[in-house]
Amino acid sequence: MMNQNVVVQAITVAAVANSPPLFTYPPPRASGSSAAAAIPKKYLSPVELGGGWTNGWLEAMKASSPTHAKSTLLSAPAVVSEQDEQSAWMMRHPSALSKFEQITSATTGKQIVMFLDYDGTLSPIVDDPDSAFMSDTKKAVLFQPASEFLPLMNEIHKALLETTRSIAGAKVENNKFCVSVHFRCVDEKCWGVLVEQVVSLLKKYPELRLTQGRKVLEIRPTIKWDKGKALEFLLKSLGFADNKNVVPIYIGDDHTDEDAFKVLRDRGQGIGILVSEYPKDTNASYSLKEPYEVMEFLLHLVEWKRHSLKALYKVDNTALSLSLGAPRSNKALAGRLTEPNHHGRSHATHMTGPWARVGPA
Ligand SMILES: O=P(O)(O)OC[C@H]1O[C@H](O[C@H]2O[C@H](CO)[C@@H](O)[C@H](O)[C@H]2O)[C@H](O)[C@@H](O)[C@@H]1O
Repeated sequence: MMNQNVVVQAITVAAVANSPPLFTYPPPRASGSSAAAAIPKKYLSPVELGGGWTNGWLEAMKASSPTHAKSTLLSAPAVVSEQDEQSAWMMRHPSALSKFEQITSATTGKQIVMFLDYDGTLSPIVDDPDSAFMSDTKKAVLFQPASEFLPLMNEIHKALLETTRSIAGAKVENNKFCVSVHFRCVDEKCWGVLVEQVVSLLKKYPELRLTQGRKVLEIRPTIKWDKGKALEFLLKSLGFADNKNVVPIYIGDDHTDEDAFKVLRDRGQGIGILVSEYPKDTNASYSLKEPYEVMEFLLHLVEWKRHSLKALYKVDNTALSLSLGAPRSNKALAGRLTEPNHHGRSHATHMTGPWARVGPA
């Protein structure tokens, strides 16, 4: 999808009562489990393969196509073992939906900041990247770390269009700071030729590097920039870094999202949720199977926040009526809530975002 190479940041702001318990990260896992240990190699996320060996790339392309692995004929014991792997993985990365209460209890009284990947997270994966749309509700923050690379990115985009022209189904997409070569619609027999073309073209561009996503080869500048750094940048510039009352939740599906999950894990701040139907080595703590579940999770979260604020608002309204001797109009209260401070007294809190509209009907 064009313009997808952004960090989508939907911020829901809510200040809720009470001093919350300190959020511990990561959440409890099955004892003695090491994320990487039990994951079979074929499921491991492809890491950045700097060397550029065509064979290595081809293997990585195959290994990172779980549907490919799934479609092979499996004998009965193999099926059982895959199920075991799936359940073991789910123990380590439980569904964010089934552990919803665990997540909300960790965020009670804190401000939640949502960071959402786009393709495969908010929008289901489709064959044609240009058809991956989402409703207008999304708000995007586009960070442009290195505009001096733009001419080079345009050049490589043109060169790749030309080079891969002969491969049926190959699609080259210019995402400004990343040019993507899609092989989702390319016959698997041609993957080797495709990767060879890309790798040999890249030899002329030492300033660029090759990485891999979901049935896509990605060409990026060699700058030290990734989604983890983008997340840190946003947390810092929004004043949320080192704020114990802010819980960033990052949801993503691809291996590029792992940098962001790792940042949250290393900081001990926030929650990483991986969107995947298959076991994958991940730094995320929770999982969701597909974009539909992401939407469900987000809706639950909105509903939960709405309820907590509504309850708080009602308490506040009653207290005000008692102290003022007369009901205060909804209008006067709009946008304000009171919350008990650490001394048990109340103080006003300005509400911003959708929560400001919450109040009695
Ligand atoms: O790292 P991301 O920001 O998650 O971007 C990875 C790629 O996402 C998009 O491709 C993916 O979604 C497409 C539409 O559903 C799908 O056809 C493709 O197979 C997926 O890889 C985007 O189009 C690419 O440019 C990104 O590199």
